Amino acid sequence: MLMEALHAVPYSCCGFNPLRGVSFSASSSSSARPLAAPPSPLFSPLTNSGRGRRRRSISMDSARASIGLLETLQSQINTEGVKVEEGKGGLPKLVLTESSGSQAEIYVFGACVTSWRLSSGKDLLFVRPDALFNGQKPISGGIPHCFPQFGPGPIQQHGFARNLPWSISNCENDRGSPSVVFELKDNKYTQDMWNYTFLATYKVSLEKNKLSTTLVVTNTDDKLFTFTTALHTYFSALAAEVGVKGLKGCKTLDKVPDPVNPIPGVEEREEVNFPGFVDCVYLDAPQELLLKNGLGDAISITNKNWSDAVLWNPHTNAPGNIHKDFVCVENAKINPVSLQPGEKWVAEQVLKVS
Ligand SMILES: O=P(O)(O)OC[C@H]1O[C@@H](O)[C@H](O)[C@@H](O)[C@@H]1O
Repeated sequence: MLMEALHAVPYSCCGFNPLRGVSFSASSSSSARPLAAPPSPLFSPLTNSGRGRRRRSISMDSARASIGLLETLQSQINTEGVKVEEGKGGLPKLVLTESSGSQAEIYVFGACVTSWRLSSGKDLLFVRPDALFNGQKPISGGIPHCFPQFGPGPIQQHGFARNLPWSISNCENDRGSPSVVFELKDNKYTQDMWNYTFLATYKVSLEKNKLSTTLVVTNTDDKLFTFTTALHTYFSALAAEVGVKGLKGCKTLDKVPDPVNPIPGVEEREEVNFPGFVDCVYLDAPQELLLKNGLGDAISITNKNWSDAVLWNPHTNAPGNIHKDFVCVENAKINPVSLQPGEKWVAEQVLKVS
């Protein structure tokens, strides 16, 4: 019954075709639906929540969702501290609330965390005011994925993972701390660009003063593939007052003069700041960075297996004065990861305030 209800959601009225990045109106004829993004079933095979409850993976073929679908998703998820809501542009988002009252919001489109609010109500992440929520362009803000290419490179800038709806494969609540697992698999759209089969899972967990993410990429193909990736985290900040500690001594690739031919160097500053346009890769960065956001917060950014970091602020290359209100501090994997068939790559990021 439930499955029928979900399948009844008309694909063509969702206005989204992740394959082509074009809108479809309700009147689009079915022959005009090269859609396809991979009509993956709305429910994929059962997965186990790890607490003895069996759940099904919930796939959002469409970027937008009707109220009915949101209600159905909510009843399927049925986990304390995980709420399904209609986000901007009608895109579905999950709102995680942990027991001390802090919250995180994650759009299914791009599995993009767009908000991490402490129990005080202060949001430590930033979404650009000019960000589009139309299910066609990546969401510019929060924590977008760059996968399978950081870029620049042969496929679209920062890859396709931020530009597709992910599925929801599990939700849990561990003693007041909610988490959700998203997954993304190859489809015709991704294969046309990057001809491999893969599975990416992305777990987002919220605890008091702490937001953790774990990305797992599995090679499900029968041939080796390589990829580069990053979590392009936008932090709310007073950019002129920001300091990032921990990068002294790292090899740098300064992309400001020319992103395709970055200039190699070594970071000599104890605390890196953002005096103007900044676009710099730090190779073999340490497992912990400290971001002082200029707004009174010291955010520890720790990681396992994200070997590199990127600092970015567009300065006056962005419209208006928005560059003053954020900085990007990104965990990244700039030198390609190689995976043989069946192999996995796992990387964790933890953002924490004291
Ligand atoms: O505008 P986008 O596609 O989100 O990318 C923004 C920037 O992201 C940074 O990570 C890159 O180093 C920059 O070169 C790039 O311009």
